[in-house]
Amino acid sequence: MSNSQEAAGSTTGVDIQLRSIEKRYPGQARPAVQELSLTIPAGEMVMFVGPSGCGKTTSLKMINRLIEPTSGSITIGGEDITRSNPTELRRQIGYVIQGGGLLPHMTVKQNIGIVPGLLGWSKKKIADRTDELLDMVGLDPSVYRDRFPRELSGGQQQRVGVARGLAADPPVILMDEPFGAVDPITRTRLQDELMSIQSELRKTIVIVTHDIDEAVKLGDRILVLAEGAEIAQYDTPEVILGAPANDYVADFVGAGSKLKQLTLMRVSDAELHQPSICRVGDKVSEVIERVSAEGNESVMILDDRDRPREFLFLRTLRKWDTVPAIDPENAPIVDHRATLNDAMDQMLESSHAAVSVTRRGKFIGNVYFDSVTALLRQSQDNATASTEEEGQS
Ligand SMILES: Nc1ncnc2c1ncn2[C@@H]1O[C@H](COP(=O)(O)OP(=O)(O)OP(=O)(O)O)[C@@H](O)[C@H]1O
Repeated sequence: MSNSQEAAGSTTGVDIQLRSIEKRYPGQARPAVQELSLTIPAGEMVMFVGPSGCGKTTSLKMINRLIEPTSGSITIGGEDITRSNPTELRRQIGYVIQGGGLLPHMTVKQNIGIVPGLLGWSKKKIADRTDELLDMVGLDPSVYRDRFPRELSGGQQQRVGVARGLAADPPVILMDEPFGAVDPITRTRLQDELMSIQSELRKTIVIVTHDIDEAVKLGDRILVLAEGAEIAQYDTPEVILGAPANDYVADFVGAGSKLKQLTLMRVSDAELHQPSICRVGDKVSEVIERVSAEGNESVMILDDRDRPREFLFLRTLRKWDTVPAIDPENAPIVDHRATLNDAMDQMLESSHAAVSVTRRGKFIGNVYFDSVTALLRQSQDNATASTEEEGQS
């Protein structure tokens, strides 16, 4: 039995301790992460959830020092990682990101073999390990090992990303929105595979997710964060759902059940925002001047038939001289008759806080994440009010 094949179910992970971790980004008034202290027990899968910008990713990346903490200490398996060499540290920690993050010019086998190669494993050992991992994530090695990432679907790329994270058999694996970029069916499958892999390997796995359902499904524990990575609650899914520590947590986890209401409401019920617009082929310098004068930082690119292409930050647009005809394939776009659930799905899948709304293909405005949540709150308030009325009558 190789060292990567411990007896099924025995813990191969080690615990992670964060003590008074703080991260201040230059130029920010408040720290992104303030005084975060946390123990992640060996062999557990811990989910970081919380609203956008609350510091989930920053907290995660401090564990492998992709981001250096401003102060505080982190130990992994009892060792203070702030004293270790960051490059070596990262070889001992698996890291999986949204979309898989595969290197496009390398085959599947080469991608999976990167860290083992750096660790000096023999070619034979790397090849055996690659095949073992491809099997584990549900890809036939003989079919997929020599393919390039572009020859794989999004879900397959994500699977290879997970295999790569596991490659050198690290005790700790960090995942940042690992299944955020795949369709719901593939996501469910990947979650199921991860659960079955974990039941065998018992690594220490930390996952950042936007999806409370995913957190409840996968997590041994869920860390609910508020702004500044303040711990709102840290407990098992059962306790978080059954006994939320405060209104903040109740609101946050309740959003899952409230999502059902979203399938009853239409995009046309939400507030439509009119952003600044520009056309494919416009001169970028003129667009930036005009849009800045309008007080906006982003601009909607339309084609000559008023169809949306992409909603871009001006700072991104600066890369070009004339407004490019960006392929809208991955842009979040919905018809005005779509449900708010579709709109939310699109936003979450594309990691955009807005979705472009069209009528017969033409752009009619943007709906923002905040408008959708406002609508939800309103419908919940209405529901509460009507329940109270019923109680009084
Ligand atoms: N490199 C950076 N420079 C300055 N500020 C940053 C940087 N990275 C993140 N921030 C800020 O730190 C805060 C926390 O960001 P972080 O990415 O950790 O949040 P998050 O909870 O992962 O958000 P999301 O769910 O949107 O990914 C935010 O206010 C963000 O704007």
